[in-house]
Amino acid sequence: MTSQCDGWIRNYVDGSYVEPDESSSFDQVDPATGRVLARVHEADKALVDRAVTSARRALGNGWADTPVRERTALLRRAADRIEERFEEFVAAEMADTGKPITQARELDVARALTNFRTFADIVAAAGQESFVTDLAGGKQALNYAIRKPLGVVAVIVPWNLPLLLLTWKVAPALACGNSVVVKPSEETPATASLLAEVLEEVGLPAGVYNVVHGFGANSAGEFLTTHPGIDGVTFTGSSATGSHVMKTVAPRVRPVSFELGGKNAAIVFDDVDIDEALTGLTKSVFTNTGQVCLCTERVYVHRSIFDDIAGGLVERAAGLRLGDPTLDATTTGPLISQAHRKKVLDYFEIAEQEGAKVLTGGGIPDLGQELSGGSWIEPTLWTGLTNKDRVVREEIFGPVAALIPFETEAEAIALANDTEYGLAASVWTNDLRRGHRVAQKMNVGISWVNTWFTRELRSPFGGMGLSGIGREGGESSLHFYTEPTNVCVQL
Ligand SMILES: NC(=O)c1ccc[n+]([C@@H]2O[C@H](COP(=O)([O-])OP(=O)(O)OC[C@H]3O[C@@H](n4cnc5c(N)ncnc54)[C@H](O)[C@@H]3O)[C@@H](O)[C@H]2O)c1
Ligand SMILES: O=C/C=C/C=C(\O)C(=O)O
Repeated sequence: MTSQCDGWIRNYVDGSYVEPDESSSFDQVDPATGRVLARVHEADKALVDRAVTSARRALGNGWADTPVRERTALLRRAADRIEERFEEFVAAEMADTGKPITQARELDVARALTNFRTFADIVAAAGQESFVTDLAGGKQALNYAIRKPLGVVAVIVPWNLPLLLLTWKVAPALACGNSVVVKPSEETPATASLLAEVLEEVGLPAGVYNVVHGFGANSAGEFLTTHPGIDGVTFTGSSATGSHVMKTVAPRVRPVSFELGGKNAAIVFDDVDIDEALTGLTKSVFTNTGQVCLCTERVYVHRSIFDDIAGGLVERAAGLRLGDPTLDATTTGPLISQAHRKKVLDYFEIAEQEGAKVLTGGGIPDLGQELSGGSWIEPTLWTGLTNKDRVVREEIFGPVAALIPFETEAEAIALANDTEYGLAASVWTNDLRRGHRVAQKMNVGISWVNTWFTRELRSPFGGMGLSGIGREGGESSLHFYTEPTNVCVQL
């Protein structure tokens, strides 16, 4: 049995794919064409319970005590096997998201390999904290912390970078000796189930990795977060959902790691290399059709170069190639769904009501009959807006940004920080003293200077304010996916 056969995408529980139930299922839809590709078996409460129970049993059957070198070797084998099956993962990711083949290859699947290999290295090299404590009377005590797995971890991930974000969490969770129950987004079920094949092939014991498909409220997502058998939740998604999940686990005081929404700013100073800034800004606004939590939706530009940047971004937007995702020349895919496109189009209307001037885009492109059923949208740029406007305050999560001028550095910093979110920012300037100074003043989890989405996986990653709780990446992941016990010995 495989993750996807006879038209079904299956749940994976206790080391086996579950026979689907026609009465509890939903469609996998290709966002590029609107066509139904497969049926997805929706896990009910009983199946989620089976998944959590098998995850707990797997811990007790030895996985939690597996030597670090064996766990990290398994992660490396998983990366090697994903590499061998690379194009299968690319195809699965594209079927789920409609994203261009170049992005699926170079970002999504490539990062899955890097995630597994990086956390194998980090966990293999991790030491333990220890101290010799001086006591009265010349005595001493030895304090050392041993780190045990957190336990059964609920992993809930969104639809924008499905495999990247799934492996960003599963790799450290498994490396630290946990077992996981994964609930992928209902929009993007394929790669989480396909990953189960690989993990089984490389010898992961049954029950350590489980996948339950479904939705949030009154479905697999909520059945999982409310299950008394989970020891922690790592969640990536919208801030509203994160807030709800936090309430759900609060009665049992379970630890949460939240990577949530953003309304990220770029600040472009008057001394930039215009072409370099345009290349970086185009990437930060339109990558993955703007469906990256780190994407820029607010571009603050020094007034003296405002027209150059605005005009240059309009030209770059016109250069984006929307269309058949299987073509190497395609740069930009559809939004994830018709429902999400309606949400973005509703913001386009709100922007016009708020006085936006549309520099480019603002509608639905005509890409021909073959793609007419897809959830396509035009890359869009606005001016004429201020920080008071809804479309400058609320996350839209599409290929759109508001361009707003500023005069002084202090004004730019105040504008960029005027948000309830706090995920990412980018600062564009050739004055590196100013770059460091301004980047440090951004109230965000990650602040880039003259670049965007450059990632060091050993650094702490996450957001503040509405953008999240906690950090993952490097040692931050070890701290979330383990529970330390400090042992104090009188010497
Ligand atoms: N900070 C980050 O690293 C990051 C990364 C990607 C996406 N995001 C954010 O995610 C959002 C887009 O993704 P989305 O639409 O899938 O988000 P979402 O919050 O609607 O869903 C995220 C996941 O949570 C599940 N879910 C929904 N309601 C739930 C509930 N009540 N209980 C348990 N699970 C529930 C969904 O099924 C999905 O798997 C955007 O806001 C984006 O900014 C953040
Ligand atoms: O859409 C949000 C992207 C998140 C990216 C990461 O978590 C990462 O690069 O590790």
